[in-house]
Amino acid sequence: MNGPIDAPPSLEAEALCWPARRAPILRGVSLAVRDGEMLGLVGPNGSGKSTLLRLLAGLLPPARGEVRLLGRPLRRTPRREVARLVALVEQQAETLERITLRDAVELGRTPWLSALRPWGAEDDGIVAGAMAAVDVQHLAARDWASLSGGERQRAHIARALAQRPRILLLDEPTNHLDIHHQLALLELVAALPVTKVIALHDLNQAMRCDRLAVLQAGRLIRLGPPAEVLTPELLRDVFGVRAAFVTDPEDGARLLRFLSIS
Ligand SMILES: Nc1ncnc2c1ncn2[C@@H]1O[C@H](COP(=O)(O)OP(=O)(O)OP(=O)(O)O)[C@@H](O)[C@H]1O
Repeated sequence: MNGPIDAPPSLEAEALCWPARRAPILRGVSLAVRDGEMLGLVGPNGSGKSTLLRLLAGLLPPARGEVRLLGRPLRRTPRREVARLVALVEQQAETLERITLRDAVELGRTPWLSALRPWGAEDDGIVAGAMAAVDVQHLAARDWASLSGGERQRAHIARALAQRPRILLLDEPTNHLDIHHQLALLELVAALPVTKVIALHDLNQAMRCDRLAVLQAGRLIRLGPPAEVLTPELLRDVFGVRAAFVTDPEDGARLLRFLSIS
C-alpha cells in the first residue's frame, strides 16, 4: 500500500552512522519511509539491517545523523510517545521466563496505560484480537518457556500488534515460521493500515513490498520498487548469486529462480 505522494514521511533516517571497533556498521544511511507503505530491507548477513531497525526504533542512538519520527527528531520525542507510535519485533527477542503467552502480549498495551487510564475491557479485546491475528489464542495460557520458536515469534508479533503502533518494524519476522504461518504473517502485515519496515532474507517474499532498500556493508545502495531493484546484476554483485526471473504461467507472477552462486 503506497501512501499519498505528498504525505509527510512517517520515519526518516538522515545520514545515519553507527560505528564499531573494526569497521563502521552503518555508513551514512538516508531514507524516508512513506506513510502507509511496506518497505523491505534486504542485504547479505551483516550488512546492517538489524542495526538500522534498532536506530529507527530509538533503541540505539546514532553516532552521527538523525532519525525523525513524523517530522520530529526522535531524540527529542518522549519515550512513551515513541512507544505508542513505534513497535519493533527483533530477530532474537528476549526470552521472558515464568510468564504466560497472554502476559507477554499484554505488555504491548503498556505505553497506553496510566493511573488515569487503567487496564480495561478495550485492552482485553485488543489483546484477544492480536493473538487471534497470528493464530496463538489457543496458547494464551501456556508458559512462555514451553513455546516453540515459531510460537514465540508469533507471540512477539501479537505483542507488537497489541501496541497498536503507527509504525511497525519487523526484523526477519518469518524466521522460525512454517510456510503456512510465513504466508499468513506476510498477508496480515501487508494488510495492516500502518507503516511497515520489514527486514527479509527471502527475496521472493520481499517482492511483495511496496519498495525495497538494499544494504551492502552498511551503505544503502538501492531504493525503489522490487522489480526495479532486484535485477540479476544486483543479485550477482550484492548477494553473489546467479538468478533469473521466471513467470508463473498460472497467474503471470514473476518469481526469482536462483541458479547458482557466482
Ligand atoms: N554491538 C556490536 N558491536 C560490534 N559489532 C556489531 C555490533 N552489533 C552488530 N555488529 C556487527 O555489525 C554488522 C551488522 O550487523 P546487523 O545485525 O545489523 O546485520 P544484519 O544485516 O541484520 O545481519 P543478518 O542478516 O545476519 O541478520 C555485523 O558484522 C555484526 O557482527
